[in-house]
Formats: sequence, C-alpha cells, structure tokens
Amino acid sequence: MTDTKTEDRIEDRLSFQAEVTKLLDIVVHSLYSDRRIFLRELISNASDACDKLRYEALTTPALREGAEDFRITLRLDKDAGTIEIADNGIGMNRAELIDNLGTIARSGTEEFVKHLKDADKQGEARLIGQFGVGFYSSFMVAEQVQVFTRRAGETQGWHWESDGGGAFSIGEAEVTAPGTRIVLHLREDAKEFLEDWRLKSTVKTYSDHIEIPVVLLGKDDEGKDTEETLNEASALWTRPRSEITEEQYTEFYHHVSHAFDTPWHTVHFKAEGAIEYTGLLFVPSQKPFDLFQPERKTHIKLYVNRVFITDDAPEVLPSYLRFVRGIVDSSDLPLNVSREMLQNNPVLRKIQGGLVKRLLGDLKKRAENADEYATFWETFGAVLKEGIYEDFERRSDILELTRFRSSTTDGWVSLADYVSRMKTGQEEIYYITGDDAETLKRSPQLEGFRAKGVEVLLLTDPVDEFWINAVPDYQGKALKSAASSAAGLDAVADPESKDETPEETAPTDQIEALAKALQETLGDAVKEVRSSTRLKESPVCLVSEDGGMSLHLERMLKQAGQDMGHKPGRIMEINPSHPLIKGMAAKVASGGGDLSDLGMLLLDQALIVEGEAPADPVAFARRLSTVMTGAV
Ligand SMILES: Nc1ncnc2c1ncn2[C@@H]1O[C@H](COP(=O)(O)OP(=O)(O)OP(=O)(O)O)[C@@H](O)[C@H]1O
Repeated sequence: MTDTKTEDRIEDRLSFQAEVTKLLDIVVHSLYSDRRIFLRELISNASDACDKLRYEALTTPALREGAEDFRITLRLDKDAGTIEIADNGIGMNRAELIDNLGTIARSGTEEFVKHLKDADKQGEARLIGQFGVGFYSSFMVAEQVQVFTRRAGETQGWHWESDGGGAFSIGEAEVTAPGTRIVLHLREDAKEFLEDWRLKSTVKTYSDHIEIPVVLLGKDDEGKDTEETLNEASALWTRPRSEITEEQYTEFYHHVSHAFDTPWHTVHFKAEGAIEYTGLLFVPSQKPFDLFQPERKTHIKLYVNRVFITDDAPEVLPSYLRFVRGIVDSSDLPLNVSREMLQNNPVLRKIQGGLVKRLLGDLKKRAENADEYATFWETFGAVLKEGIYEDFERRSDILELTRFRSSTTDGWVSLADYVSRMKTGQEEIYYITGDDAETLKRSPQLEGFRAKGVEVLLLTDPVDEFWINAVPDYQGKALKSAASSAAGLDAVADPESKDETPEETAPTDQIEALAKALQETLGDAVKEVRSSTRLKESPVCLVSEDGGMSLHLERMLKQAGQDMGHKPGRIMEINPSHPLIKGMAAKVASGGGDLSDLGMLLLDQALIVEGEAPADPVAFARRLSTVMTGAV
C-alpha cells in the first residue's frame, strides 16, 4: 500500500484482487460487442442501492428521512468527456468500497475467472458474458472511473478511483448526502455516449423497467437546468401483460438475474384469493453458474408492495427450482417483515405452493412441444429431478416431467412413453445408472434386454442414484435396475421374429462347478458367481445385489472419498453359452489345470467394462501376458 496526496486528500493505493485484474483485462479488450450495457449495469446497481436503502429504512428509523424520492440521475459533460451516474441509495463506506469494487463478490464468477485462460480471451469471454461483470463493465468505455459515495447513516464520504489497471486508490471525500455518484472519463473511442440521443435510447432499451426514475440532467439554450425522465419508472410487474413487450420482459430478466441470455420461459401472473401476490418468473435458457454450488440457493426477489425485501429467502421457492429467476410481490406480508421472520412464514409457504404449482403446470404445457422441452430438460433436468425425492407432494408431477435417454430410441423419453411400449409379459420398468448413455447402451448387463427388445432407461445424472431409490413404482410398474441380480427377463416374451437357434450352453453341472471354482479363486472380491441368463455376447459381467447399492453409486461414493464401511455385494454372472466359459467349464469338469489366472482375468475384464481399474493392474498385466504368450 502506498499513500499519495491528491488535492488535500490522503489516498491509499490498493491492488485489485488478482481475478479482478484478469476480468478487467478481458473487459477492456472487447468483452462485449455491445458496449451500451455498461449503462444498464450501472443503472441496475443504482436501482439496487435504492432498494436496499428503502428496505433498511423500514427497520432503522434514523435512515427513514433519506429513504424517499429515490432517483437515478445522469449528467453528460461534453467538454470534460464524462458521464455521471448518481443515485441516492444506500451508498458505501470504505470497507464496502474495497470489498465491492476491489474483489469479485460472487464466488461462481470468481471461480470462473480463475480458470479463464489468457490465450482464449475471445472464446471464454463470451461465456463470462452470461454472468455479467456489473460495475467493472464501466471500463469498457472509460479510461478512468471515479466513485464518490457515502453510506446512509454515516457522515464520512469516500472517493474511489481507478484506470482499470491492477490498482485503485481510495480516500476520504466530502459527499453531501448518502448515495453514490460514478464519474466515467470516456475513452476516445467511446465519446459517442456523450450524445443525448445515444444515452436516451440506451436507457429506454435497457432500463425502461426500472421502477426508480432515471433522469437526465442538462441545460437548455439559456443555460437553465433541465430534467428529463427517460424511463417509464413503474415496476414492470405492476403493468398489464398486454402492455409489456417481449424485449421489456427480457431486459427485466437481465436486470433481476444479472444474466444475459434470453429466457426460455416467462410467466407473469397475479394470484387472487386468500393471499394475493404477483409473480414474474423466468426460466433461463442457459445454466446459471452457481447451479451446482452446495448451498443450492434460490434467487427470487421478494417484494412487499413493491418494496424490495430480499433475494435470499429460501422459502420463496424450493431448491429444486433454483434455476428460476424473477420477482414475487405480495401485499399480504407485513412491510416491516425481517428476513428472519420469513422463515416458516405461513403466508410465504402458501405463496411458494402457488408458485411451484404454476411453474410445474407451465412446464407440463411446454413439454407438449418435445423439441423445445428437450432444450429445457438438457439444461435443468438434473436439478428438477432433485424434487422427486425432496418434494413428496409433487413427486408424481415431477416424474411426469422427467425425461430419460433410452436403450432403444434416440432422443428423450418419458415414463409414460416407456410404459406405453412395454413388452408382453413385462411387468417392470428397467433402468441402468452410469456416467454416459452411449457406454451404458453397450453394457453387457443389457445384452439380454437387447435380445428381447426390452427398453432400458439410461440414467446418467448423479442425482438419479438418489431419487430412483425413493420411487418404488410408476403407474403400478416397479422401477427395477437392469444391472441388479433380480432383473428377471424370463417373463418377457421373445421377439416373434426370433428364428436363430439358441446358443448351445455348457451342461448345468459343469457351470455350477466352474462357478464354485471361480468363487474360490476370487475370494471375497465377489459375493457370488453364478450362471447368467442375460449375457448373450460377453463371457462375464458384474451385477449388484437386488436392493443393494448399484455399481455406479459405489463408484461415485468411492470417487468422492466416502468409505462404504463394508465390501459391496457384487455378483459375477458368467455366460454358459460363451466359448470361453464353456471351455473353462469343461476344463474344471475334467479336473485339469489351474484356472486362477483366467478367473482373475475374467473379473478384471468385467471391472474394465464397468469403467473401473483392475484391482491389481500389475498382476493383471502379468496374467494377460501369460495368456497371450500361450496364444502365439
Ligand atoms: N451505486 C451503488 N450503490 C451502492 N452500492 C453499489 C453501487 N454499485 C455497486 N455497488 C456495490 O458493489 C457491488 C458490486 O457491484 P457489481 O455491479 O460489480 O456486482 P453485482 O451488482 O453484485 O452483480 P453483477 O456483477 O451481476 O452486476 C454490489 O453488489 C453493491 O454492493
């Protein structure tokens, strides 16, 4: 830290957090093709600052005086080449300035920036566009940015300044009233923003929905002060739907969500009845970056009579709908409701019920268009599925909305689709879990299913392992893992066209003897070795015990470093019609030879097919070499 003295002010010079420097570098070097968005970001921040003061004033009477007549003012100075954006909102003190304008507050963005490769600024920069860079977007147009601010309730004002390089300076300043004034010293190539018309049209395009007036201050020909309000200045959600354009909804979505995509779905409605509220909700078309963060936070802004209360009330929506953005405004909550009071609040719980019903109902309607719904499902399906085990009441609704990859068709299928084409004699809905649909489709456990043309749902999201066990059946048909020992296919009729003669199998007693010998060789690596009815081409596969943990879940837990505390009950199935197994069975029957190497190789082969490493890779390689040597 170095101290410099500017105009009687002692200024501290501080470095930006490394990620901010990186981000600024991208911002300055062509982050967006449309640079106008800096204005949207700054107006959005100013409006948030007013919302915050209005809320704090509800519980802190000392702040009440300044918490009215909110407005955001813009001033152009062509001679100085500056644009000023000022608000009379909450303001910032020194610590907040350093924190807010020196670091990246949002952990997801920070993580993302950390991983940005300098080499690919253009490509990755486009991605960060989804997150929004907020205040830092000023540096797209400004070579120097100054902030003058005073926190409501405090008397000391502060000055912050930076040229967007690695550092900023901060010092005391005289600021007459609470709020924030940002002065952008425009770059030569951004002077176009000094034109009134350019500024006005930008505000109209991007900030019309802001509830607080955005006022352009100026002078008329005689040098008298003028004021012109540039936006509609009424909360968008209070306007009739018919008067709101698609573009206005999208801009509002950008404002509330800090995202840049076009919403996949917009729902704007007024609930009337015992509890009244308005909802304006959006389903994004792109994944918000924090979707899989452990907090699983929802992001709905809660208003009471148009006063912003919080965007952090977990009760507004359940976690499995955390991808939804937007606002809810109710007059049935007390205006002085504190964030704490919102917990277990019965009114809010009812509102949540209404919102969930509405959203799931809308998804159901949108699901009628399979292609459109597929884009939603691919983006948010994994999150929505959490509701299957978290929201018992809505389980069946969510199950109806769930889509699956399938072993017999491309594209997405629903459970209803599956049931409608179940085979004669088939009583169960079969699924298999794993990391990747293509590999699952080819897995040996499914050979028998393939041979009988029985469809198997391919579950590849980690969450599938959890909900699937919570759902015993769908329309009375049990959900059964195709990779479990109990997946009996015997009842399912063979395909009519099946005319090839069945493969000759080894005699049952020989197979039993082989299974016993293998069991001895493999020890407790497997719980049981037994003859298979499912295998058609492969000699061997592993299956889990009926009702036991799936092999995939076992792997997931192992990768997550979780000790399962016991040896899993894996069962090795051998194919009695495979030449290798027949040969081994004959050898056991004739009492000849040591089969331990072959036995271990069989197990390792089954493990490899599962995507696992052989238990002892060195021993595996040695055994394989021995066998290969015998073959040359
Ligand atoms: N005009 C303002 N008045 C008061 N605080 C502000 C103002 N502008 C910015 N801030 C503070 O600085 C923080 C960082 O702003 P910034 O725009 O970078 O991010 P953000 O608004 O939180 O999110 P996003 O990056 O999506 O815009 C804000 O969260 C807010 O606390």
